[in-house]
Amino acid sequence: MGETLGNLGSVMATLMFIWAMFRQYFPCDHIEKYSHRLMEFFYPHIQITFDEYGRGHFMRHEFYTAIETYLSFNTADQANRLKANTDKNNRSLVLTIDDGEEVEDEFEGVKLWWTSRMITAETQTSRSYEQPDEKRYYRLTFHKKHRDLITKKYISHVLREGKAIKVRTRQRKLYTNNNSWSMWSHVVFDHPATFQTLAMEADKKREVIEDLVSFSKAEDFYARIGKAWKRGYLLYGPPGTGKSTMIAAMANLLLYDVYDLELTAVSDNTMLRKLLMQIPSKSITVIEDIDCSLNLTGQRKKMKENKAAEEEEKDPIKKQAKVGDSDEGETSKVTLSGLLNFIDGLWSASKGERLIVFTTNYMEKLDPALIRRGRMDKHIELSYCSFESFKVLAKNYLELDSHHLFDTIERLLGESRVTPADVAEHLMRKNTSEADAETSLKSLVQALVMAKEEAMLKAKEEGKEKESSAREED
Ligand SMILES: Nc1ncnc2c1ncn2[C@@H]1O[C@H](COP(=O)(O)OP(=O)(O)OP(=O)(O)O)[C@@H](O)[C@H]1O
Ligand SMILES: [Mg+2]
Repeated sequence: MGETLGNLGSVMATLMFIWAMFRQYFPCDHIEKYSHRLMEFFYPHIQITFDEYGRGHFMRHEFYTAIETYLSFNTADQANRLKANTDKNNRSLVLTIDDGEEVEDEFEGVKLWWTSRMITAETQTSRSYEQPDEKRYYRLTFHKKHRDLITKKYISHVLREGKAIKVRTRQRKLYTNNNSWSMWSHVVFDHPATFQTLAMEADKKREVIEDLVSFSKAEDFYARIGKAWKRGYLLYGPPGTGKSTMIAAMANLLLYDVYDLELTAVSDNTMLRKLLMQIPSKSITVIEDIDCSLNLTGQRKKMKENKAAEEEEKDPIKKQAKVGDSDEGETSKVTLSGLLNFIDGLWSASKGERLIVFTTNYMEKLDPALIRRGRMDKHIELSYCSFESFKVLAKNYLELDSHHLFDTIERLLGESRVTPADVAEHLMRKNTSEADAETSLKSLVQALVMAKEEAMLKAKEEGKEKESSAREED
């Protein structure tokens, strides 16, 4: 249809040319007026052309790619001739409409037509191995009475949709800065964690999901209140409670890339700024173990190795507003204020949505400047395994909704403190060895009984210690 109209257009153009010649010799205002009306009567359509490249540009127009994606997704099944291509990562086939094909689209009850065209420009060169100069474009044809609807609403709808489809179908990446020259390097992000498989109380989980989804849709809201479109989360809890797993689930929910910022590999604030400036929108910037990374001494490793040292080193950030002061941290001069200033300041000026997630095992050690409201919008505690969380894990690992051992496990979980990672380890047995669900659950029950006894012993010892120190004080 659009093609026929296009041909009719060229016929009319020829007629106009003849008319121009005619008018040169017989000028007459009346005739001109009526001829225009006649033309509009026969061809009441408007055409818009979207070129692949701008004049002298080497980059494809962003709108061309968006239209291409939109058409392949929504209208490719109408075309008889399609072009097959692989996506950027050579992972899947992408079908687009072939040159010369026409497809029809509908928007708010209005019909319009898209044609894909390719013209070969005459090149001056005589060398046969040179590729001919090809120019591609999409042409949109619609009735002129819908001009406002199409130019003001439909085209932006197509561009928006095209970009959204691209984001949905792209291969996501995990970026890290673990190299000496402090630049991002990436691998494919393919973490299977989802909120569905995350063991957590259902209400808490729902709250986090709703928060994330409403943030991702709140562009207009943030623009209206004059705030940068970013949100900070602080995940805290003991090791093995699912902080890193939750970050992966967040990235999978919102389809964002993950930028895992290793502060210990950043030499100074200038480098930090450079790295942060490279982070695009639709990304989660992650700083794990913020309590340890900000004093840049690898303190956490030490803590794990030596429990006694843990008690002595309980004030990592407060003592060191400026990290470079410490002996061990001399190689690195990233400061807490440098990080916070950047997050609040310059970074906020860049366009698009961004999440920043900090994790810590020791909430009480964090500098109040870091966790004040407005900076970290949401604090999420991931804690020891509750019975509700256990049921999620049992479903994931054993495909069980109920079992006669569940009551015992519920009671024991209430009396001991084990992490979801510990529970998962026992439930994994079913898949890693010949053990069946019953054996896995029994081994978990045993572990819970032991954890309970250990906890009781510890409590007793602590009680004794307190008593003796009280006596000493007396
Ligand atoms: N809440 C959870 N839901 C599902 N699986 C979990 C959960 N918590 C832990 N796991 C399991 O335990 C493993 C370790 O969890 P994860 O790395 O997320 O813990 P973490 O809180 O980040 O620990 P750390 O503080 O040491 O970094 C994961 O691979 C996952 O299989
Ligand atoms: Mg972790």
